[in-house]
Amino acid sequence: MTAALSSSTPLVFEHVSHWYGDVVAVNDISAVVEPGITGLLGPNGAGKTTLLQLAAGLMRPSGGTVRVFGESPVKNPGIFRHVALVPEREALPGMLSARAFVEARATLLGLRDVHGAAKAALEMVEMDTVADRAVAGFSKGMKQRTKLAAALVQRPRLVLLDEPFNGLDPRQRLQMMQLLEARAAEGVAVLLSSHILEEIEGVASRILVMLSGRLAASGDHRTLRRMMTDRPHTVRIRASDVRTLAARLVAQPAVMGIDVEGTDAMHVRTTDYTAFSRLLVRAAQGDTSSGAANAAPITLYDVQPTDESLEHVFAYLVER
Ligand SMILES: Nc1ncnc2c1ncn2[C@@H]1O[C@H](COP(=O)(O)OP(=O)(O)OP(=O)(O)O)[C@@H](O)[C@H]1O
Repeated sequence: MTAALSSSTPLVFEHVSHWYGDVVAVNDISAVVEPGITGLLGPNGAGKTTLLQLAAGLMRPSGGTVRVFGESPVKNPGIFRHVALVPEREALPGMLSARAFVEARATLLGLRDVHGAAKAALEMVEMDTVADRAVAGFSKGMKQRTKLAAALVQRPRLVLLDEPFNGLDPRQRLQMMQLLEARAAEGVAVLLSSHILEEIEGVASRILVMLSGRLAASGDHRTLRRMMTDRPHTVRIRASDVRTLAARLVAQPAVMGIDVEGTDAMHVRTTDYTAFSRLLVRAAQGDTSSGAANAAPITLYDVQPTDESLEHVFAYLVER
């Protein structure tokens, strides 16, 4: 029988710090992880692995508190059974089959129906048809899914994954994303780390950005972007008369630079995207206060920011 949990919130960090000797790996992090998929984004050495290990209860934080369903996860079997960590580097014993590996974990966890639980977990990760083959012959994606099956065998409500997409090809990546989305749709909280931004952008509804042990930013992709409206943006514009449009825009304070590309496109760098958007419309309409020498209207075909990926948001945060 499962004892009632103290809280329905999967994971809360309150002023959590952790250091190894002189190295501060995690520095005063406060964050809440809700059901669904949360991305933990940061470059190598940012402290992601340490934070995941703290969430899994593998060690006690040097400062602050970690709460998993309202309780400390350290040496807490009542919580331990609800949390699974899939480490980045975990050697799978090559001679074992995927089924034997997942069953071994089910046995270690003391599950009553070891075979049934392993079968269900292998089905969840779509490894049931190859489950009796030796792990040694598996692709990286199959190994990752076997590790995930071992983590899911206890039906955890919080799954922590350290760089689960590392080394996967695009097809395997997509498959892994779909598996995690399916678990999230069942109400499981998934916290996954990555240093590759597109992976997180595609799958996580919320992102925690870690830099040098600190939480640099959090929110969804759009919120993160909005927080940084003052950073330089590049916008590609296609219009009926780009040369005239460029002439109308070039002297404006919000415009840092213009590169005309062929006859119908140009790239504009701006420090203030909101002001620029208003200015662009006025300039296209021929409003002379926007610097237009002639007032002929120009048709805008397409206005696309070229640097809206998380890669740029992240680069901005790192360089700040
Ligand atoms: N066991 C340890 N002993 C000493 N220092 C450590 C230990 N584990 C991590 N560190 C240091 O703590 C900092 C954070 O490391 P951590 O592994 O948590 O970061 P990460 O974001 O997961 O990076 P990576 O993706 O490279 O593992 C780094 O400076 C690292 O060198």
